[in-house]
Amino acid sequence: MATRMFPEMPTASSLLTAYASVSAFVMLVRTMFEQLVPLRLQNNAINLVKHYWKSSELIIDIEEKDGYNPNEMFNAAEVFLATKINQDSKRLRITKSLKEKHINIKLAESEEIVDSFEGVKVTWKYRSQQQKQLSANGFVPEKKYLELKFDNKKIGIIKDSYLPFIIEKAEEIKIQKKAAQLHNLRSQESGPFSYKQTVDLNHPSTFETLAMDQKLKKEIMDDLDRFVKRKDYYERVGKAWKRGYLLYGPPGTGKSSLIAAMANHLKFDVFDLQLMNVKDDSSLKDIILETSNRSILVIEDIDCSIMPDRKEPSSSSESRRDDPKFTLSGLLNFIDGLWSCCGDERIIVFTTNHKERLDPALLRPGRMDMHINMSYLTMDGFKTLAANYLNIHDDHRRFREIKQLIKSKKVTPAEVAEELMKSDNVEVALEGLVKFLKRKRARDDEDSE
Ligand SMILES: Nc1ncnc2c1ncn2[C@@H]1O[C@H](COP(=O)(O)OP(=O)(O)OP(=O)(O)O)[C@@H](O)[C@H]1O
Ligand SMILES: [Mg+2]
Repeated sequence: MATRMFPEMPTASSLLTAYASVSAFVMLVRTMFEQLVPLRLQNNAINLVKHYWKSSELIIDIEEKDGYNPNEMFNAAEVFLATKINQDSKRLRITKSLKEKHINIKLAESEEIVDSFEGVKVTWKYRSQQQKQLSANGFVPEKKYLELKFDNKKIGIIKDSYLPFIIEKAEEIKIQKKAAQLHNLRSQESGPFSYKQTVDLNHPSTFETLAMDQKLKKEIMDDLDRFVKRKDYYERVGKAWKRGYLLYGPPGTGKSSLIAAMANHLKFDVFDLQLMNVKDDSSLKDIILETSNRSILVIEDIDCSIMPDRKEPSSSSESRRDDPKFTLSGLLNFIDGLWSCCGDERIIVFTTNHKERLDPALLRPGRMDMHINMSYLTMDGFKTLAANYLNIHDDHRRFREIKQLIKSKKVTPAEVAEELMKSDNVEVALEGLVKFLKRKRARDDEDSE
């Protein structure tokens, strides 16, 4: 009956026979394995099978130092992990060097951070360990390292994607934090070497605080953003990766402020080339070679510091120290030559108060990529200044009157900014500005009579 109801069910005796033959086979394989494969290989093979059978954790130690050298992977991971710190963290460390403006938040020892990348869960832990040997100066050095733990089967993703991703991210974060620097470039009087003086570019000017035509402002920002993204394009067309801007306009309209805003926006260093102080071609070359990638080379007031192309250099007997020594095309060719061999992401900016005095060579298409007119203040620009200095973000009852006064007279952003700074009280400051603008109008009318 039972066999009829479950026709496939094996009988007890057939099961026993099958078991006997399977175990005989296993015994046979095992004996063969033990006899034919040397002991060391046997262990390896067993470990290999275990390894594939059961996944286990792999721990990578990323040490702070590689011998005496800093380990870039450690630094990058620290920077990256600072962005992963969250409210679950219980203990953190804070550091700040003399030069840094920001504080750095880091993991405290043994604190864990869990991250996940392409579906792989990883755990980070900061650790340190007292070294056994004393260093030369008698200190017991500490070995610091980050511990990265993950499923050992995912080593490929970690090594080929996650760690490179962290290096890239850290680079981006470092650029964000970096203060743009200002370098003054000139020849040194007493010696053959060029001279570079460096300070942090502490100029607060940004595109947000810059009073100028909104449309033009956006055009400039878009142009800069496009420029920095086009590495591949410049490589493909075989051109040096550089861009040139000519800023022109009367004093106090924000040419230097625009340069600072560009530097702050891109986090580029500024190299201020004081051409008047450069003796000759060879010191110019030394100086230009001091400039770094991701930088803005600035030559201010070129109508005064550059010779027109057609004029021959004056003979040494009649030349004065302050005479311009370089022609524009000479200078541009020179810089092009140096940058095409060893320059990336370079911007060059010329400024002038008198565009009409410039050599036509500079104005020819292709010489400078963008000509930017920094003009007298418009109402649009005034509103930016009112927001910056007085925190006025909407309309104000005095704006109509001010609009008329600004329109009828040429007034620079610098003049208006100075008036607005005179009081924190909105009414007092605007009253002062109106008085100033009226005085200016009366004076100008007198002058023109
Ligand atoms: N467009 C502007 N937006 C905001 N502030 C401005 C602007 N223009 C001038 N200022 C204010 O006036 C000061 C002087 O301006 P800035 O040095 O940028 O003018 P400039 O055009 O470079 O003048 P110069 O031709 O004399 O070099 C700035 O520090 C800033 O406070
Ligand atoms: Mg200036």
